[in-house]
Amino acid sequence: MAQRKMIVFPTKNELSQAMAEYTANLSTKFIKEKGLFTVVLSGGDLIDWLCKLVQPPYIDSIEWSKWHVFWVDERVCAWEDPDSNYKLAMEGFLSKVPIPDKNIYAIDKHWAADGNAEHCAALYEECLKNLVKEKIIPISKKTGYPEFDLQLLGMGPDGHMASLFPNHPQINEKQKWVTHITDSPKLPLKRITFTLPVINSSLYNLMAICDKAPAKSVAEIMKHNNLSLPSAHLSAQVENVWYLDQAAASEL
Ligand SMILES: O=C(O)[C@H](O)[C@@H](O)[C@H](O)[C@H](O)COP(=O)(O)O
Repeated sequence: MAQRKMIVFPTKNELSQAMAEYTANLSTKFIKEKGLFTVVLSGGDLIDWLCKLVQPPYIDSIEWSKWHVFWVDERVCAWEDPDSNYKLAMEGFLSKVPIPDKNIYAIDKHWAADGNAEHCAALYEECLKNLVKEKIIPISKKTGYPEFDLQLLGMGPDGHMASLFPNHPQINEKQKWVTHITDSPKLPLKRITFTLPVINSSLYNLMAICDKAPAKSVAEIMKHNNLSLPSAHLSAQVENVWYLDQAAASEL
């Protein structure tokens, strides 16, 4: 398991620039090595910070057709709903780059609109299992769980990552790859989420955190490794890197 690495950037703009460079370098590396790149997105402000990827030089240099895009968590609602992480990523990022539609793995449209969180989680897990069969996603030899190349994660002020919240049982799930929650402390209530073993099987995990609101939780994790905060459990097979802006690092 990779040690947590932390880099503090003077501004959000510099963080955003570094995140684009990190992502672009890994894209080049994995496409060269195996002909494709699997990227897992979260929701929240992260999508805004990905703006540099859709600008030169990355917009032209990245082999977008080789990308496969997933969500570490998703809100159980219609794709058109303002709460949808799919809609957020589509509008802010994915619609601006030529990733084939078939390589974008969103929550099931019908069941999400219907509000059935449990079924959506089961279907998303089934989708991942099919991609394992198709050799798009390997199973990690070390962990036995699906191994993504890069996950881009965010943390809430309460220390949650994906839809793994403090004092909720989803963080302990070890059988399933994708689980669900119907009483999320952050609205909307219904969500699906990768489980911790899947999150930690990723080769590279980049946690990006900006602003003052999560600063106390950042300090709890960095200074005290407070494991009651789900984000403190984040690891990775190769690199677990945390990008903070000055405000997020202000309690360190
Ligand atoms: O669906 C979600 O809410 C997100 O995927 C979530 O896990 C997010 O990454 C964090 O809550 C940080 O969100 P903010 O950037 O909005 O604080």
